[in-house]
Amino acid sequence: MAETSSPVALYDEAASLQALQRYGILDTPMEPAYDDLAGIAAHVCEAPVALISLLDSHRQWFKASVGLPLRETPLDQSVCRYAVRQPGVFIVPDLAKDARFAHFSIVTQENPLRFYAGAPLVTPDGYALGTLCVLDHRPRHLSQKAQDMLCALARQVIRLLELKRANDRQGQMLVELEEARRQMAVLAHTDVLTGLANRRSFTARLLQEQALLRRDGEPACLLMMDIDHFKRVNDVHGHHVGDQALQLFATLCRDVFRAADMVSRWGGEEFLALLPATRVEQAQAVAQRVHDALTTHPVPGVTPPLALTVSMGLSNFDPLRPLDITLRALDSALYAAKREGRNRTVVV
Ligand SMILES: Nc1nc2c(ncn2[C@@H]2O[C@H](COP(=O)(O)OP(=O)(O)OP(=O)(O)O)[C@@H](O)[C@H]2O)c(=O)[nH]1
Repeated sequence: MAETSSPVALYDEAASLQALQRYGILDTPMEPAYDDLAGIAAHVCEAPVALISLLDSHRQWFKASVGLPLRETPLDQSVCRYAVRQPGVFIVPDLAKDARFAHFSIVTQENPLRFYAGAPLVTPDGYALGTLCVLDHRPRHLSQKAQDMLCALARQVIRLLELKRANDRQGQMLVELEEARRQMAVLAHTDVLTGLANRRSFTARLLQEQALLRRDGEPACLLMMDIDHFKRVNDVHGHHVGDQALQLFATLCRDVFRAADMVSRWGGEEFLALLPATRVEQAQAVAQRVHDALTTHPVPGVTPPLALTVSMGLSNFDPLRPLDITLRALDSALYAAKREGRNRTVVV
């Protein structure tokens, strides 16, 4: 048995296992980069077998295996387990003559392995994860030069593992970044209180819809809705109840409108809905359903029960008319509804 210089390895079963798990390498497929290093180790050490062996909790698992058709063996059959417990290359000139290993199946099998040399795989923070080892069918030794090369190759294995970890981290960061970007896009398009589309995103949608309508000529309607005496709700019951009332209104809209319709929070207590493929008479029926839903769904947690009412302006969506003119007409219809006593819909 002999040693050469190599990084000082710390083998602490639990900590080393934890360090190994951080690389996420166990049970990954064979990869040419690791196979190459094992192949070079076999060549440099003139050995028929070379392994990149990682010490798991109950087994040694081979990331690369040259000349041995195995991916893992039980831990109690592992020579590498001894190799990681000491600094430098661990060499067993004849496994059959070493009481610790003579009974191992690699030694007792047909065409047994007799020689072992393993360089520990030491992480930058000093944990030994396993070994890069070579084995031979005959008892022998390993030159100092070859031992140095084995250590150098072991360091390259660690570099590959570090690279993998950096790539994995980068991949994870990209996933997180994409998720944050998606959430920001949603937030940019959504009214936080009600979860409805905000005015900005809805304006874009209206312009889009206008272009579509110009092409296919389908009827569509716009419905401007404004909760009546909402200032009073705030003043009498507090801002918190006012917010709840807005949320209730949004929830009822989600129930009343069809999935193809789109409702937005246009301003404070003002909501604008687009009803594609809908004629004015059909939209009037939808508006009535909103009025009805409000009478049967008072604002939660308020006594005596507080039922909201809403005034609405309704018009067909003429794609040939500039959007601001359409919106102004809707506004006028809405204020006509207010003037006429609220809780009603006025059609332009
Ligand atoms: N709680 C709450 N109140 C809001 C919000 N946005 C706007 N408001 C309030 O909505 C009220 C709107 O009041 P007005 O524009 O006077 O209209 P109104 O009281 O609904 O009266 P009419 O529209 O004429 O029926 C104001 O008191 C705003 O402060 C909000 O996000 N939360």
